[in-house]
Amino acid sequence: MRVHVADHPLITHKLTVLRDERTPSPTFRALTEELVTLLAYEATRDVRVAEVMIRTPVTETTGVTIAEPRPLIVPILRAGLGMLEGMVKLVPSAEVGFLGMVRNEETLEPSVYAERLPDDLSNRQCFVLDPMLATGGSLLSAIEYLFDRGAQDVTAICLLAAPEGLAAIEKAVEGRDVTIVLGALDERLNEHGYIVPGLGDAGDRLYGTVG
Ligand SMILES: O=P(O)(O)OC[C@H]1O[C@H](OP(=O)(O)OP(=O)(O)O)[C@H](O)[C@@H]1O
Ligand SMILES: O=c1cc[nH]c(=O)[nH]1
Ligand SMILES: [Mg+2]
Repeated sequence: MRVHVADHPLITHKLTVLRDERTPSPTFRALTEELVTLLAYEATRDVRVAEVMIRTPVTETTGVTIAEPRPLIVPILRAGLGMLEGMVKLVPSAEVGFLGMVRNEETLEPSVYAERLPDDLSNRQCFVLDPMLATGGSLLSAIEYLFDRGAQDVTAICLLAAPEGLAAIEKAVEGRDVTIVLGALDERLNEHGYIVPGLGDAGDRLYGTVG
Protein backbone atom coordinates (compact mmCIF):
# COMPACT_ATOMS: atom_id res chain seq x y z
CA MET A 1 0.00 0.00 0.00
CA ARG A 2 1.28 3.46 -0.86
CA VAL A 3 0.56 6.36 1.48
CA HIS A 4 1.09 9.97 0.54
CA VAL A 5 0.70 12.64 3.23
CA ALA A 6 0.41 16.13 1.78
CA ASP A 7 3.14 18.48 2.85
CA HIS A 8 2.10 21.90 1.63
CA PRO A 9 1.43 25.09 3.60
CA LEU A 10 -1.79 25.85 1.69
CA ILE A 11 -3.20 22.44 2.63
CA THR A 12 -2.14 22.79 6.27
CA HIS A 13 -3.65 26.29 6.41
CA LYS A 14 -6.99 25.13 5.00
CA LEU A 15 -7.02 22.13 7.35
CA THR A 16 -6.42 24.42 10.32
CA VAL A 17 -9.53 26.45 9.47
CA LEU A 18 -11.46 23.22 8.91
CA ARG A 19 -10.45 21.88 12.32
CA ASP A 20 -11.48 25.08 14.13
CA GLU A 21 -14.78 24.39 15.91
CA ARG A 22 -15.95 27.94 15.12
CA THR A 23 -15.89 27.33 11.34
CA PRO A 24 -19.49 27.24 10.10
CA SER A 25 -20.89 24.68 7.65
CA PRO A 26 -20.78 26.88 4.50
CA THR A 27 -17.06 27.63 5.03
CA PHE A 28 -16.42 23.99 5.98
CA ARG A 29 -18.02 22.83 2.71
CA ALA A 30 -16.07 25.33 0.59
CA LEU A 31 -12.76 24.37 2.22
CA THR A 32 -13.46 20.65 1.83
CA GLU A 33 -13.97 21.15 -1.89
CA GLU A 34 -10.77 23.18 -2.23
CA LEU A 35 -8.75 20.63 -0.25
CA VAL A 36 -9.98 17.75 -2.39
CA THR A 37 -8.94 19.51 -5.57
CA LEU A 38 -5.45 20.00 -4.16
CA LEU A 39 -5.20 16.39 -2.95
CA ALA A 40 -6.68 15.01 -6.17
CA TYR A 41 -3.73 16.43 -8.08
CA GLU A 42 -1.48 13.97 -6.22
CA ALA A 43 -4.05 11.15 -6.15
CA THR A 44 -4.42 11.14 -9.94
CA ARG A 45 -0.70 11.06 -10.64
CA ASP A 46 -1.04 7.50 -12.04
CA VAL A 47 -4.38 7.92 -13.77
CA ARG A 48 -4.34 5.90 -16.98
CA VAL A 49 -4.06 7.90 -20.17
CA ALA A 50 -4.03 7.05 -23.87
CA GLU A 51 -2.03 8.79 -26.56
CA VAL A 52 -3.96 10.95 -29.03
CA MET A 53 -2.93 12.86 -32.12
CA ILE A 54 -4.18 16.43 -32.33
CA ARG A 55 -3.60 19.35 -34.61
CA THR A 56 -2.66 22.69 -33.06
CA PRO A 57 -2.99 25.82 -35.20
CA VAL A 58 0.70 25.28 -35.99
CA THR A 59 1.31 21.54 -36.42
CA GLU A 60 0.29 17.98 -35.59
CA THR A 61 1.38 16.69 -32.20
CA THR A 62 0.70 13.85 -29.79
CA GLY A 63 -0.96 14.41 -26.45
CA VAL A 64 -2.85 12.29 -23.94
CA THR A 65 -6.42 11.82 -22.91
CA ILE A 66 -7.95 9.96 -19.92
CA ALA A 67 -8.11 6.30 -21.03
CA GLU A 68 -11.15 3.99 -21.22
CA PRO A 69 -12.60 2.56 -19.08
CA ARG A 70 -13.00 5.91 -17.39
CA PRO A 71 -11.99 6.23 -13.74
CA LEU A 72 -14.75 5.69 -11.21
CA ILE A 73 -15.13 8.16 -8.34
CA VAL A 74 -16.88 6.75 -5.26
CA PRO A 75 -17.84 9.17 -2.49
CA ILE A 76 -18.75 7.42 0.78
CA LEU A 77 -22.02 8.98 1.95
CA ARG A 78 -22.63 11.09 3.82
CA ALA A 79 -19.40 12.98 4.49
CA GLY A 80 -17.67 11.89 1.26
CA LEU A 81 -20.35 13.67 -0.74
CA GLY A 82 -18.80 16.95 0.37
CA MET A 83 -15.66 15.95 -1.56
CA LEU A 84 -17.33 15.04 -4.85
CA GLU A 85 -17.50 18.44 -6.54
CA GLY A 86 -13.84 19.14 -5.86
CA MET A 87 -12.89 15.82 -7.47
CA VAL A 88 -15.10 16.00 -10.56
CA LYS A 89 -13.81 19.49 -11.26
CA LEU A 90 -10.39 17.93 -11.76
CA VAL A 91 -11.56 14.78 -13.62
CA PRO A 92 -14.82 15.79 -15.32
CA SER A 93 -14.87 12.72 -17.58
CA ALA A 94 -14.90 10.28 -14.63
CA GLU A 95 -17.96 8.21 -13.80
CA VAL A 96 -19.44 8.49 -10.29
CA GLY A 97 -20.76 5.64 -8.13
CA PHE A 98 -22.09 5.89 -4.59
CA LEU A 99 -21.66 3.91 -1.39
CA GLY A 100 -23.66 4.87 1.70
CA MET A 101 -21.98 3.72 4.89
CA VAL A 102 -22.51 4.49 8.52
CA ARG A 103 -20.39 3.60 11.51
CA ASN A 104 -22.22 2.34 14.59
CA GLU A 105 -20.96 4.79 17.18
CA GLU A 106 -21.13 2.14 19.95
CA THR A 107 -19.38 -0.79 18.24
CA LEU A 108 -17.53 1.34 15.63
CA GLU A 109 -18.55 -1.29 13.03
CA PRO A 110 -19.47 0.12 9.60
CA SER A 111 -22.48 -1.00 7.59
CA VAL A 112 -23.57 -0.32 4.02
CA TYR A 113 -27.04 1.25 3.65
CA ALA A 114 -26.94 2.32 0.00
CA GLU A 115 -25.04 1.28 -3.08
CA ARG A 116 -25.15 2.52 -6.66
CA LEU A 117 -22.12 1.27 -8.56
CA PRO A 118 -21.54 -0.21 -12.01
CA ASP A 119 -21.90 -4.05 -11.77
CA ASP A 120 -18.59 -4.78 -13.36
CA LEU A 121 -15.56 -2.86 -12.21
CA SER A 122 -13.01 -5.00 -14.12
CA ASN A 123 -10.00 -3.03 -15.10
CA ARG A 124 -11.36 0.10 -13.40
CA GLN A 125 -9.30 2.64 -11.51
CA CYS A 126 -11.39 3.69 -8.50
CA PHE A 127 -11.05 6.84 -6.43
CA VAL A 128 -12.76 6.63 -3.03
CA LEU A 129 -13.61 9.87 -1.24
CA ASP A 130 -14.08 9.99 2.53
CA PRO A 131 -12.77 12.85 4.68
CA MET A 132 -12.12 10.71 7.78
CA LEU A 133 -10.07 7.52 8.18
CA ALA A 134 -10.51 6.76 11.90
CA THR A 135 -10.52 3.04 12.82
CA GLY A 136 -10.30 2.38 9.07
CA GLY A 137 -13.36 0.09 9.17
CA SER A 138 -15.45 2.14 6.74
CA LEU A 139 -12.70 2.68 4.19
CA LEU A 140 -11.60 -0.96 4.36
CA SER A 141 -15.17 -2.15 3.69
CA ALA A 142 -15.39 0.22 0.74
CA ILE A 143 -12.05 -0.96 -0.67
CA GLU A 144 -13.09 -4.62 -0.30
CA TYR A 145 -16.43 -3.93 -1.95
CA LEU A 146 -14.69 -2.44 -4.98
CA PHE A 147 -12.09 -5.22 -5.31
CA ASP A 148 -14.87 -7.84 -4.99
CA ARG A 149 -16.51 -6.22 -8.01
CA GLY A 150 -13.27 -6.46 -10.01
CA ALA A 151 -11.63 -3.08 -9.49
CA GLN A 152 -8.01 -3.04 -10.61
CA ASP A 153 -6.68 -0.47 -8.21
CA VAL A 154 -8.14 1.78 -5.55
CA THR A 155 -6.93 5.20 -4.47
CA ALA A 156 -8.56 6.80 -1.43
CA ILE A 157 -8.46 10.52 -0.69
CA CYS A 158 -9.00 11.38 2.98
CA LEU A 159 -8.54 14.73 4.68
CA LEU A 160 -7.43 13.24 8.01
CA ALA A 161 -6.35 9.81 9.24
CA ALA A 162 -5.43 8.20 12.55
CA PRO A 163 -2.26 6.07 12.55
CA GLU A 164 -4.22 3.12 14.05
CA GLY A 165 -6.70 3.06 11.16
CA LEU A 166 -4.03 3.49 8.53
CA ALA A 167 -2.05 0.56 9.97
CA ALA A 168 -5.18 -1.63 10.06
CA ILE A 169 -5.87 -0.98 6.37
CA GLU A 170 -2.25 -1.54 5.41
CA LYS A 171 -2.33 -4.97 7.06
CA ALA A 172 -5.66 -5.96 5.53
CA VAL A 173 -4.93 -4.98 1.91
CA GLU A 174 -1.45 -6.47 1.74
CA GLY A 175 -0.49 -7.35 -1.83
CA ARG A 176 -3.29 -5.35 -3.45
CA ASP A 177 -2.93 -2.13 -5.37
CA VAL A 178 -4.10 0.50 -2.87
CA THR A 179 -2.98 4.11 -2.50
CA ILE A 180 -4.08 6.48 0.25
CA VAL A 181 -3.61 10.22 -0.12
CA LEU A 182 -4.01 12.22 3.09
CA GLY A 183 -4.25 15.89 3.95
CA ALA A 184 -2.69 15.09 7.35
CA LEU A 185 -1.86 12.13 9.54
CA ASP A 186 -3.11 12.98 13.02
CA GLU A 187 -1.93 11.78 16.43
CA ARG A 188 -4.32 9.03 17.50
CA LEU A 189 -7.88 7.85 18.11
CA ASN A 190 -9.65 8.72 21.34
CA GLU A 191 -11.74 6.28 23.40
CA HIS A 192 -14.82 7.04 21.24
CA GLY A 193 -13.00 6.26 17.98
CA TYR A 194 -12.63 9.93 17.05
CA ILE A 195 -9.49 11.28 15.42
CA VAL A 196 -7.35 13.50 17.70
CA PRO A 197 -6.91 16.41 17.17
CA GLY A 198 -9.25 15.79 14.21
CA LEU A 199 -12.18 18.00 13.33
CA GLY A 200 -15.11 16.23 14.99
CA ASP A 201 -17.84 14.52 12.99
CA ALA A 202 -17.20 15.50 9.38
CA GLY A 203 -20.76 14.71 8.23
CA ASP A 204 -22.31 16.82 10.96
CA ARG A 205 -19.97 19.72 10.29
CA LEU A 206 -20.56 19.60 6.53
CA TYR A 207 -24.32 19.44 6.70
CA GLY A 208 -25.12 21.05 10.04
CA THR A 209 -27.12 18.02 11.19
CA VAL A 210 -26.28 15.63 14.00
CA GLY A 211 -26.38 11.86 13.48
O1 LIG B 1 -12.68 4.83 10.01
P1 LIG B 1 -14.00 4.64 10.70
O2 LIG B 1 -13.84 4.34 12.17
O3 LIG B 1 -14.86 3.65 10.01
O4 LIG B 1 -14.72 6.06 10.70
C1 LIG B 1 -14.76 6.87 9.58
C2 LIG B 1 -16.14 6.99 9.04
O5 LIG B 1 -16.96 7.74 9.94
C3 LIG B 1 -17.57 8.82 9.25
O6 LIG B 1 -18.78 8.46 8.70
P2 LIG B 1 -20.11 8.28 9.61
O7 LIG B 1 -20.29 6.85 9.97
O8 LIG B 1 -20.06 9.29 10.72
O9 LIG B 1 -21.26 8.64 8.59
P3 LIG B 1 -21.65 10.08 7.99
O10 LIG B 1 -20.68 10.34 6.87
O11 LIG B 1 -23.04 9.90 7.55
O12 LIG B 1 -21.52 11.10 9.10
C4 LIG B 1 -16.55 9.13 8.16
O13 LIG B 1 -17.08 9.90 7.13
C5 LIG B 1 -16.10 7.76 7.74
O14 LIG B 1 -16.94 7.16 6.77
O1 LIG C 1 -13.06 11.75 14.06
C1 LIG C 1 -13.93 11.17 13.37
C2 LIG C 1 -14.06 9.77 13.33
C3 LIG C 1 -15.03 9.21 12.55
N1 LIG C 1 -15.86 10.01 11.83
C4 LIG C 1 -15.74 11.37 11.86
O2 LIG C 1 -16.51 12.08 11.19
N2 LIG C 1 -14.80 11.91 12.65
MG1 LIG D 1 -20.65 11.08 10.78
